[in-house]
Amino acid sequence: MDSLDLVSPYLFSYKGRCFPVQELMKPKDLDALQHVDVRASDIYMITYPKSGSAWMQQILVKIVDAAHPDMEEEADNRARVPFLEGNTLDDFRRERPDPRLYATHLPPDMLPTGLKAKGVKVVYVMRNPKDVLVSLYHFSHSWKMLETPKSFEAFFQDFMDGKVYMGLWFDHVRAYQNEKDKMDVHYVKYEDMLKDLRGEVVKVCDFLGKDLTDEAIDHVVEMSTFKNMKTNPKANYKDLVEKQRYSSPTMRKGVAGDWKNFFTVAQNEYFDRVFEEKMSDLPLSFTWEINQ
Ligand SMILES: Nc1ncnc2c1ncn2[C@@H]1O[C@H](COP(=O)(O)OS(=O)(=O)O)[C@@H](OP(=O)(O)O)[C@H]1O
Repeated sequence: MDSLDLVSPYLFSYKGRCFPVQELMKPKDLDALQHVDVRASDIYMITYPKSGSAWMQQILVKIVDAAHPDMEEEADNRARVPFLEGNTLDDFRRERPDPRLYATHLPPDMLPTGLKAKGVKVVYVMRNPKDVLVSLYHFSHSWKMLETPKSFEAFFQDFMDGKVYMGLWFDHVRAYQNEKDKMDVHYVKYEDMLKDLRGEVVKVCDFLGKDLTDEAIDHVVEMSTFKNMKTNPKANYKDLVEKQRYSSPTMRKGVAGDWKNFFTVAQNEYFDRVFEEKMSDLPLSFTWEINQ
């Protein structure tokens, strides 16, 4: 194995971001990803972890199925929208019909260079970072590749210091905001999908140039609700629980505002201060809570 710059026994640092020591790619493979074959028809779904990746994977699969009924596949969403930093170097060698869908948590400077050169369409999903933190806290108990947090307090500080999977949330979101004019990117907010899933699906269809009937859009929406995804084995990653790679389902709560059950008043004030310092110059706002 390459010698890794360890941040902890579970994470190594590469180009300023943190990656799990086990299972995913090592620096040499991450570098190789920059040179994979990219097609103009590819569609990329990009997120910071726990921001709605599985949700958008499902939406994209269902949009593509509706727009290209001849190519509807039986595989699950992990195979239909593979994560670049998983084991996709092999995936680029296999035959796949266009449009190929890919997912990634990688920052812009680590993406395949062909994305920009070929004008590939990118859907970037963002979620309010307090709920991202809480979701990642739970995922860190679940995914065997991550260190089980010693306490919420310790995890909170690691998140604020970027000592978590994929590094600082603030850097990731900023980096993609800075790509606005350099990539063909459509931004989606998790909370907007909670408020009006159909409206956001329609915007994604428009961005991708997929002209779906109202009925087809209704079907995409129906198949992408939390309730339906939770019981859909192609969408819910439940096989990873069965294979004991996750100890609990990744479809956990699916709400906005769960952070209120975990943050202390002092943590919330500290978070707000850091958010203001790091993000206030960006034209970005988040919904912190939605009453269900
Ligand atoms: N359909 C739907 N509706 C609402 N919320 C949903 C949906 N699908 C997934 N989720 C929630 O998304 C969180 C997981 O994020 P990711 O899929 O990005 O995780 S990962 O980074 O790919 O591991 C995780 O959030 P938490 O429940 O807060 O942990 C999931 O429950």
